[in-house]
Amino acid sequence: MAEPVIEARGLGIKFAMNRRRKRSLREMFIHGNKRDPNPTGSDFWPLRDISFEIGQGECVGIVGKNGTGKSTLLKMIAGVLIPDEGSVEVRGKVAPLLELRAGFNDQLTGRENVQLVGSLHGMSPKMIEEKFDEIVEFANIREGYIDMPVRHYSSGMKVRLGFALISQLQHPIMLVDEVLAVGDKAFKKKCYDAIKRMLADNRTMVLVSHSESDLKRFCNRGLYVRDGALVLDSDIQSALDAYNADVKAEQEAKTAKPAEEKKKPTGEDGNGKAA
Ligand SMILES: Nc1ncnc2c1ncn2[C@@H]1O[C@H](COP(=O)(O)OP(=O)(O)OP(=O)(O)O)[C@@H](O)[C@H]1O
Repeated sequence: MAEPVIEARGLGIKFAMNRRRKRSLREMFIHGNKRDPNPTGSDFWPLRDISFEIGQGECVGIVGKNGTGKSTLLKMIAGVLIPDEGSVEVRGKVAPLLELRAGFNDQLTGRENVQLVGSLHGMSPKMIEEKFDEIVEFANIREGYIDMPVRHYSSGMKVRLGFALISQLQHPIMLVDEVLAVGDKAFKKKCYDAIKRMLADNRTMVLVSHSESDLKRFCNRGLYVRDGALVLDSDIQSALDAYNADVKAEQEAKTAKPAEEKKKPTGEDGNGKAA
């Protein structure tokens, strides 16, 4: 079997509670390599003991409730966050379609940001120049705005410009976090076409989305993350079914609880004794 392009082994990360958030790689570069600015206080592990392999050409969806660590997992694959346990090996360059707005500098113009972020991702000045008009058109940036600082852009404009730029990268691995949720119908259609084109090139994609239709549209495999653990690695439909079954059971348990409480006789503590 060909070597996997993404290989996670016993991956885990901890965050500090009630204190400064963990430093990103960029912040570590600025402030020194101390990961933890305040070592007192409790830690929590949003993810622990996560292992999987992803082969070339696979499109894998990550499924789970809000706050279960899906974005954190993607960031560890992207190398933006460093795991505290285990390891993740990524064989090939990564096009990260995550937190696109964060990649741009608000003081720089759209044009300058495209040049800067494009070159940081390995695009040559010639390639940026060749693709520039296509990127601006794809992002649907209104006349004149491309030479304004991006602080004047709406959040949608920034995300669209980020997607237009990153989707031009020829990198073999794409990490996509919820970016398909932004934009109107026409923009979504352009994104779908761009992703389809990239996948047709036998590239590998990991997609985080709350949209079942987006997950089913692209993914052939699903990783279901629950309470910080990888509970199912299967075809996408089975992963979604397991997730939906858990959500339903949780909702039923919630609605059953108040009904039981109502049954308790008033003025008593539930053990039959007066309060
Ligand atoms: N840099 C950080 N420092 C501290 N805690 C963090 C940091 N990033 C994420 N968390 C916490 O880790 C947990 C997982 O967050 P994450 O954003 O990965 O979840 P998610 O599954 O992507 O959620 P959603 O579906 O809402 O986007 C959350 O409890 C979040 O508050």
